[in-house]
Amino acid sequence: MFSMIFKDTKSSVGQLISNNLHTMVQSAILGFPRIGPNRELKKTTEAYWKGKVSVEELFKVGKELRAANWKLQKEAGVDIIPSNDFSFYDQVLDLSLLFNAIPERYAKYNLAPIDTFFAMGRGLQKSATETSAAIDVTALEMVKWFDSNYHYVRPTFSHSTEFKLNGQKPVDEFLEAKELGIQTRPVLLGPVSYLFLGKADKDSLDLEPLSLLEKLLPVYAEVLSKLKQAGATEVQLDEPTLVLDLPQEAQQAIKKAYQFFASKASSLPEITLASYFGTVVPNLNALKGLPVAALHFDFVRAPEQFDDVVSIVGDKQKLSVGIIDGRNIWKNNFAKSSEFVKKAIEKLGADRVIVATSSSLLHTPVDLENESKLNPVIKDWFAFATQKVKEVVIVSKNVSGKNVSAELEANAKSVAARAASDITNNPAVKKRVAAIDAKMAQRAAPFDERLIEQQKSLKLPLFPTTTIGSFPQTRDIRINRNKFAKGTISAEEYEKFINAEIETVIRFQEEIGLDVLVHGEPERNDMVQYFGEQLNGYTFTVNGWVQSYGSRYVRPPIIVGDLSRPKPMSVKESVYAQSITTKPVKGMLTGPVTCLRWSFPRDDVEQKTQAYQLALALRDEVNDLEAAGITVIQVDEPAIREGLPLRAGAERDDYVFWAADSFRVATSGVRNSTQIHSHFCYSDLDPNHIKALDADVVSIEYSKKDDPNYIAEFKDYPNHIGLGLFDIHSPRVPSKEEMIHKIETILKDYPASKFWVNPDCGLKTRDWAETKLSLTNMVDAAKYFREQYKK
Ligand code: MET
Ligand SMILES: [Zn+2]
Repeated sequence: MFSMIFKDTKSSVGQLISNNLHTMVQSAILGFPRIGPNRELKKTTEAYWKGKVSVEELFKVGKELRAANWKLQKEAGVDIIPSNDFSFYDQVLDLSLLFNAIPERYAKYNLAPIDTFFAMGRGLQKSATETSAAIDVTALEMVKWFDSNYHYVRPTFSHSTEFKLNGQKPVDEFLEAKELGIQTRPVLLGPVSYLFLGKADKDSLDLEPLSLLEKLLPVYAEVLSKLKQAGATEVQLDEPTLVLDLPQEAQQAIKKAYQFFASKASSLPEITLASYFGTVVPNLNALKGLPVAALHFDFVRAPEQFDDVVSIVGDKQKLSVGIIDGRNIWKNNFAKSSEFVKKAIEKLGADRVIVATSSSLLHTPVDLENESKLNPVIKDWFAFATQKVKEVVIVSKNVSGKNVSAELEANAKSVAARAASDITNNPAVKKRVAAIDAKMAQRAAPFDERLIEQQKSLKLPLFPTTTIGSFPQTRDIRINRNKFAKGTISAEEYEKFINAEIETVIRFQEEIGLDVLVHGEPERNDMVQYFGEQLNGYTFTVNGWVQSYGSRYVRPPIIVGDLSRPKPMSVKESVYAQSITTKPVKGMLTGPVTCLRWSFPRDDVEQKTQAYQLALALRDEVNDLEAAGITVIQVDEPAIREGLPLRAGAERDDYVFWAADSFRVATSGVRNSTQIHSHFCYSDLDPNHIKALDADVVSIEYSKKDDPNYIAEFKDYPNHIGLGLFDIHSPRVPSKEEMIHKIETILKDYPASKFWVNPDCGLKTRDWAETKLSLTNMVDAAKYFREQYKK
């Protein structure tokens, strides 16, 4: 019936409808989480790795997940639905497989493509069988995806890399959707970002990845033209590197790549070039005049780039307005977003504006409806990926003049309720943060003076040995923690159990001769959640999983309001541990920046304010530990590097300051004789940033680095350091000799008097057998050096 009206263009009703249709602002999703509402992807891939399900079953589940995601978006009324946003491990690794960037060490086994893919992502170890030789290959490097907690598998190129199409995943998935009657916009990481985020392989260190652009472009064009043949009218090419400080060559490469595609325009789908996670303004020249159909920008992270980017949108280009946050869980403010989009419409016209998510929704949990335990008041403030899909549609309808008044009204109510809620606001906390002064962020005496007092009271030997905090989290520990959470064992029974665990850990450490002991953290489910659960201002999901890498998902706690500590959080366990030994036991806390980074933060208060609120809560905890007789206190900050803003400039400088300052607020309330430790893993650190924390001792992940330049960088570090001597992610037991060798190399560049002996990180993922052997060897290595230095 409707089609009849449309065809009758002469009728005035038909004209009106078709005009309206014409001016309808489109809605677009840049990517949807692929893990499934109940972690279906994880369950199947892990079962496949264990040989428990067939490859057919694995593919079937993949197909079902894709179909469900497409249908969900279609039913919500989304105009531009992504495909090829699915991956069994990582979308960047997908491209390496697709373009045949497969290092020989994987290719040589001639595995099925999916197994080569997994081998590159996670390594593969298989003993020989009658029909096949043994396989032993480590994974490609895994790196943080910009400033998110997602990790991608780093493309790794060598002189022998030969790009060619290996399969046609984007085409297959496009056709799969088409068969369901759903037209999609395939998404691929763009060629410049793909190369720029990659690196040269060990055997080709002189290779500059971007120099491969010319070889890579025809292969990209080939897959794009296949997409067009399959019926795709548009594709989304992501170039998030546009938000970094891009060197000239990379800016040139952007121009070159998209001009190349333009030269083949008739055989390719229209291109939307997408940037996200920041402003592109410093790279605006690379974008100006670029022959693509549409440009997408992230206006959630960088609304201030609006005027600049609109000024370079070409006469026929569309602007995709990323306004629904792909990185956080807060309900959108429809009135505000609509206003923002309307500014774009005024400049460009409704037919050239698209309402979109700021980035892929990969970084948000799948569906809020799965959260049965959330306080309904708070739940009303959130939107997960499924809800965000609807938000995009509502905002696009609203700016197109469709009637969505009911939705707008409900939204305005919810936004106002959150702003006024006393769950959100705690005047006492605000007052205390406002009263922080420089003195609170400074220890009473400089390090040299503190050291003398600490040596007097702690009496540690040269090369003091310690661990990073956690000991193996056995099945028994998890079972008992769950029982306690469910109420099937009493608080007394649980405490008895935890104390027994602590005692085991203490006795073991005494036995092998460690110097500064830990209690082992058996009571902690997670180093952030454990503290979050004891603070006011946090809330938690039961199913809010987000992919971190491969089949590893995290469930970040959510900061909903001003943060405060109603009572001590860790004192009981530390005091018990200290009461059963004469050696010092370290108190163990998670630092303000790590608590913030590994949570979903508030979007209504600056991140630094949240960090200072956490710092004050931790300061009270640190002081309580000291008052209870704990003389060494470690405040972990493993996430401090990932929070570093992507670009040099004022925002980064500000972060560097408040990240360190909030740590010092947390740790400076103690006596000179109390020794403050901190710990960092996962990343390359700038020694100056670490120095600013003024911790007495820091431990840093190091074992896999083995880079003399890195040690040299820390040479002038004034306080004490332990560089991690063994990899805690691997079940491998390092020998005493191996660690002696490592220490010897370090001591060439580093003063022995400042050196601590410890592993890379906590031991919670290891088992006891490995832990015993590794730590015994480590302590023996320290003893060896003590003997050497006596002479
Ligand atoms: C990711 S850093 C972990 C530090 C923590 N204290 C542990 O040992 O597990
Ligand atoms: Zn660590």
